Amino acid sequence: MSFALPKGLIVSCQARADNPLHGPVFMGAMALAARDGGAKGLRANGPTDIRAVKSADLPVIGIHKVFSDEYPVYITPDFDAAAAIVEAGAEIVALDCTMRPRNGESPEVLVRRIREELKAEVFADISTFEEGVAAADWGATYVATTLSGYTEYTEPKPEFPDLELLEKLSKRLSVPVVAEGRYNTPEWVRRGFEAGAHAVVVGTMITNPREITKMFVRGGVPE
Ligand SMILES: CC(=O)N[C@H](C=O)[C@@H](O)[C@H](O)[C@H](O)COP(=O)(O)O
Repeated sequence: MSFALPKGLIVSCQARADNPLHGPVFMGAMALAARDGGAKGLRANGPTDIRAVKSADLPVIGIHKVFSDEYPVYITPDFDAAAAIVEAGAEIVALDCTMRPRNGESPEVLVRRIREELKAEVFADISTFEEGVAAADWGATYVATTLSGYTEYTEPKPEFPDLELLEKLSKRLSVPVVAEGRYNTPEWVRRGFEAGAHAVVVGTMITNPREITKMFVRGGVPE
């Protein structure tokens, strides 16, 4: 079976509104830099940034973050959010496939509708083994560990990636499993592939200079 997302390193090019690098000009440039550095795919948020990163001519995992006061789910929470990013050029739609409450259709229905109606691949962002198994059963094209450490029922703010979850899912599932979340060094990326990852997504440590600077200040500058 062929997949839109190649094996290899995927670079997430995201900058929220409070980040000095927010906006399509900067995210488009990040995408070109990532491509020139050897990335095999990109992850980007929202139609405007997705259009901009498409200039790198790599497969794009699109997300559409929509925050609400009432519900914890914010990564592509509904069908309209998914449709907008496919329209912008994303071949792959990532969405929150956790069991958490949301306003509207269940992730099971969304996975089916995105595949059938939008003809796009589905990238399931999950936080536990059970959620990964369920997402694969619903027909997700890929299952990714993105939300481990970010749901109320997983370890809060862990320092390192969840390799154990990655390995368990890779052994159990027949769909490709993607490593994402805190793969902050080349060594962790290598360990991710050894644990069975089809691809590893790196965001902060490649495309967020503010966080990288903080890390150097915290870890290297005397008080
Ligand atoms: C939990 C959540 O909302 N994760 C987001 C998903 O798109 C991004 O903020 C992360 O940067 C991305 O997953 C890559 O991870 P890292 O930046 O750790 O390499």
